[in-house]
Amino acid sequence: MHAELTSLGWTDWFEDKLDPAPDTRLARVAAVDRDQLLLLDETGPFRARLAGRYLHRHPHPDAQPCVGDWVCVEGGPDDDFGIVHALLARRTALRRKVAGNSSEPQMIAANLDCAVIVQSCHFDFNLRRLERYLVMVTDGGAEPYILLTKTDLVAPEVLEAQIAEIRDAGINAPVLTLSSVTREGLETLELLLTPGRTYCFVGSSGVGKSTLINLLTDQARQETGGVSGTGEGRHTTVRRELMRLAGGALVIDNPGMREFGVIGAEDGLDASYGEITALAQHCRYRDCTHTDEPGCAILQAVEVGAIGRAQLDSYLKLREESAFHQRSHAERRKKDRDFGKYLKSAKKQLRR
Ligand SMILES: Nc1nc2c(ncn2[C@@H]2O[C@H](COP(=O)(O)OP(=O)(O)OP(=O)(O)O)[C@@H](O)[C@H]2O)c(=O)[nH]1
Ligand SMILES: [Zn+2]
Repeated sequence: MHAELTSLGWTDWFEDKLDPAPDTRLARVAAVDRDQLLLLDETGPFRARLAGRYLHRHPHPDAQPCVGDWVCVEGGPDDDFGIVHALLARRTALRRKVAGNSSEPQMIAANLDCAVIVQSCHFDFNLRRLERYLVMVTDGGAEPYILLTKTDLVAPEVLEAQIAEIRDAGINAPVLTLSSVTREGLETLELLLTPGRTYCFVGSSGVGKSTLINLLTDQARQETGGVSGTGEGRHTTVRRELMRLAGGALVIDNPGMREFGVIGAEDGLDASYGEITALAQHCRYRDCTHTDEPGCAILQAVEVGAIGRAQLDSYLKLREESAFHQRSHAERRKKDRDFGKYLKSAKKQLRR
């Protein structure tokens, strides 16, 4: 048994899959940036690359290491770069389906024990979206927890009603509540985070994931701040995404996770903002964006106080987000290119 790795999440499950036991070192992937990997073992973080041979033999995207994976690596901390030549079996995975794209789901994280599905009890709460997350998480083999955030913004009855709604829907995953402002619920959450187990936080943009992760990892980031960077400045920085909290639990925080739930959120949008979408039918223009158009029924409702400004803002934010992510990659890239061209020509004009 690789006991020295248990604090990084190694368990009997992985040990049993080692057949035959490799004669190389084992390490866990803390971040991936194209062909560069940031690995962690009992000695700390170090950089590595995928063996050319590996890429050749395993062209499938699912076979590429992702954060949370265990890998066999040659060389290591003392060498400039370790060389990864094998990927160990995954116990669990978090995958995202790419909207409007029939290709395989994309890996977000591997070997997480538990995914905490985060929804804000203020405007964001939506049972259907929650159910979709639960399916994604349990499909990948991880244990789901539900976390309702921003409890400081709603009355206790509202929160109770939401929890009742979750229970009435037959969902029996544990439900936690939290306010990052008053810190109510933080201790309960921290007690739940077991040393050596790996956690991810997933949920729509704006529900408070970053705020929470900052609260949890402040110390972890400070401890490792120096090492996660470039070391000697010759290589590009790879931001570390797998962190060990002071209490010993491991947290994966990667950008993919932030976008994880957004895809397909459009239908959930109507359910949670029914009042707004119903009013939209009375706007003067069919394609009204509800931002500054004359004859906008929603802006009028805000003006008279029938709809809160904050509610409209969060609706617009969520809508923009889902529209953005539903656009195909190609479209997005073209937009970036066009913007690049625009910048170039704008700069030229400035120089004249
Ligand atoms: N009142 C209140 N506001 C909060 C709480 N947690 C976060 N916020 C605020 O909500 C906003 C969004 O929080 P973030 O932590 O950035 O949300 P996120 O889920 O990480 O969003 P993305 O980074 O876009 O994925 C910020 O303005 C936070 O200050 C909370 O418990 N109570
Ligand atoms: Zn409008």
